[in-house]
Amino acid sequence: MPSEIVHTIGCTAYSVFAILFLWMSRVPRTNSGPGWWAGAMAFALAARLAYQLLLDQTDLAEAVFAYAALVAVEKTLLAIGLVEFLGLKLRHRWFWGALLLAEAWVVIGWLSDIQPIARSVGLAVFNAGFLGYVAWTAFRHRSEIPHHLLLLTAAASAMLVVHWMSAFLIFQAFPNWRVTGFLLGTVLVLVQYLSLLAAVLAEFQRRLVQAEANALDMAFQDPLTGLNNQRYMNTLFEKALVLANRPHQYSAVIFIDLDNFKPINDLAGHHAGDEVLRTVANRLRRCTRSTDICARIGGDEFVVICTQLEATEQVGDIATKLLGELIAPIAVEDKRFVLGASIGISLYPIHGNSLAELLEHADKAMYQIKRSGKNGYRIYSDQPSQTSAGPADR
Ligand SMILES: Nc1nc2c(ncn2[C@@H]2O[C@H](COP(=O)(O)OP(=O)(O)OP(=O)(O)O)[C@@H](O)[C@H]2O)c(=O)[nH]1
Repeated sequence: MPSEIVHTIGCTAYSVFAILFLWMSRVPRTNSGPGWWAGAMAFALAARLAYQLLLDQTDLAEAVFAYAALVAVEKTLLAIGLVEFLGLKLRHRWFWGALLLAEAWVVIGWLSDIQPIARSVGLAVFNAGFLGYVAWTAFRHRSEIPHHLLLLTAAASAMLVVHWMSAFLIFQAFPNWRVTGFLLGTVLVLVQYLSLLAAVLAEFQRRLVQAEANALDMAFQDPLTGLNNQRYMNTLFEKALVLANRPHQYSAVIFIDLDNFKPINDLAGHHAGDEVLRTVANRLRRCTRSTDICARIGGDEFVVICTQLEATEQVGDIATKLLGELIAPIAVEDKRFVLGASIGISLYPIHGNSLAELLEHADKAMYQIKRSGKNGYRIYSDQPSQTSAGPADR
């Protein structure tokens, strides 16, 4: 393949990559890795162009000098970009120091009449060193980015190390290999940057999914207790309620309102009240199944939904267990608080088919307990004589 075609392909690809990296570096709250790589691509492009232009106008030595000086900067920016992208704690001054040495070597090689092979070896060692660092770092952090993208970066970088360390020897023996060498180098550089481009996109995607999950959590979670909230129940649970049960099974909607919670706030402060609410939430979680739903729907109001009950009588045992948990003293700092709970229960599908209906009935049953002296449970019934009640009525 003629060298013009190789260079045209290289220059076009590097321009596109530089623009893409630049665009990525402008995405809000992205890290500065892509910005460095945009710079690296710009220098790789400049190196190509300078080489091509000088080769046409002057001699090979000048073209090689310009190419070497610019490519050394590209490798430095590539390595710094990786450090920034992975958030590694490594000072940039080491990279700039190494670049300074390489540039000094290139200039000395240009001004003095040292052997071209010695010039090439110096530059190859520098470039191979930086590429080796990139390969090793990408390999070490390969699990941080999905789809093995950093493994691809590591592989391409390692092959570029071999390429740089062997190219000058091959050029000595076979001068015509220069175009093939350039083509090979270009392909490897493109694979290297393509994998980094894909890594940046994968990172964007990961952050997007994470942000979406956080937003969902925030929308459906009570921030104080970490339980689900009313919106969660309204949005998601109605369908789940129907799906959860097999024929002849029941679900129970258990509405819990704490008794005498307000005095805790009044006497010990809001933060003590908050701590009590958190403890109540933990106890509810502890004594329900992982498939049950626990939600805080108001100040001191909670709802527990138990699915797949085999018999309606089971719900009495559950309510008794919940009451036992809730009346146990709660210690906050050096104080102990004893609460009660008024619990109203409705059963799906006996007392309703929609969550709204079931909640309304459970709420009614809860108020009956409140009115009859608090601290107990009642299963809803539209016929007062058939209500079943727990401890408060004893
Ligand atoms: N600490 C704290 N208090 C809250 C929060 N949300 C609501 N409250 C308070 O909780 C109290 C609930 O009121 P009530 O249900 O009447 O209190 P109660 O003493 O349990 O009354 P009964 O149910 O009749 O026993 C109110 O004083 C609210 O200000 C919260 O997030 N943290």
